[in-house]
Amino acid sequence: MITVENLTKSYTGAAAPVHALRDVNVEVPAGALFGVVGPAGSGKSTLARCIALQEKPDRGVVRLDGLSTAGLEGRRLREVRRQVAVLDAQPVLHAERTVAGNVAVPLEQLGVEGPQRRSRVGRLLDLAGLTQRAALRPSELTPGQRRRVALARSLAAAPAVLLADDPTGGIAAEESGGVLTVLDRARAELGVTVLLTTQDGATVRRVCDGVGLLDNGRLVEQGTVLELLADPSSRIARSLLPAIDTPRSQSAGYDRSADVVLIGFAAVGALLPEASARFDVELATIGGGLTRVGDTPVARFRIGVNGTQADTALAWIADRGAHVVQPKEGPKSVVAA
Ligand SMILES: Nc1ncnc2c1ncn2[C@@H]1O[C@H](COP(=O)(O)OP(=O)(O)OP(=O)(O)O)[C@@H](O)[C@H]1O
Repeated sequence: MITVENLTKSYTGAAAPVHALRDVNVEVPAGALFGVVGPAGSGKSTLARCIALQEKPDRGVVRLDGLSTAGLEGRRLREVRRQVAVLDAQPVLHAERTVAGNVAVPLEQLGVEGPQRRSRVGRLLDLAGLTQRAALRPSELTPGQRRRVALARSLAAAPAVLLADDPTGGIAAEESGGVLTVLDRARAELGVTVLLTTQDGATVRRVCDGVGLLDNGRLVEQGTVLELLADPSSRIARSLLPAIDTPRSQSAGYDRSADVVLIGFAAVGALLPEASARFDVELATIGGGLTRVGDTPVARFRIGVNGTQADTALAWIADRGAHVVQPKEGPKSVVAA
């Protein structure tokens, strides 16, 4: 478990101090995968470096499995640091070594020898989907495969915590999924607690249980991804849900229009048709779309509703846990629910 309490960190800037982190509190349960999102310069990497014990905060404390890392020095600091692996934003591999040789480096440094080392490297190559590429050199791999080698290497010394700084940065979309699968397997199969930083909504949707938004050094939102998606005021939700690009004018032909967020198989699959049948209303999707958060389908649609019971139908949909927001302006708009 990672616990960050009141973390504050400033750097000396050219004109004035740069407040990289301001009183940040985060808790990542053991075995969870937590994403830190936020614009460039919001403090994501600084937070990761403080948790990795590469930087000392000005104030506040980082606890790893309850242990305060505050006053750690010397050998004890090195021991605790070993439990925290870091995947750099631009990891560098040994060009002259094979894939397996790269993954073995931390084990060699720890003095793990012979069959034990081979078995551990084999397990990690399997986890990273690289078994077939064990004998290749980094130059023979795609960028996504190289990132997976770096990830396998960062897991070699059996860390309790992995900090992955922008793990899909610079990787083409079609290869990102493979990198995220390795992170997900590290959590699920090795029990590693993962904190990643990213600006990519797809990364959060695909693998994160929890997410926090940093803005100018402050953690302005945090929660489970599904909780935040259900909160209409959440900035994180706005960035993760499918966009509604449909112009308002397309709602003009309907008695009512509303933006609805539906979470889960039952809601996405059945709620709108059921409302249509139950209240004898015509219900059309005029914008938005469907996505997935982990295994859960999540939709945001703009819907148009025609019929005398349009308001009742929208209220019924809201009563069943969907978030229904009617546009403030536009034709005949009335707030439902
Ligand atoms: N070593 C440093 N010296 C001075 N200022 C720094 C240092 N490291 C970070 N900063 C500043 O602290 C703030 C937070 O930077 P940080 O790299 O943590 O943000 P970030 O969210 O990771 O950004 P990005 O997404 O661009 O990597 C920025 O204003 C940055 O310029």
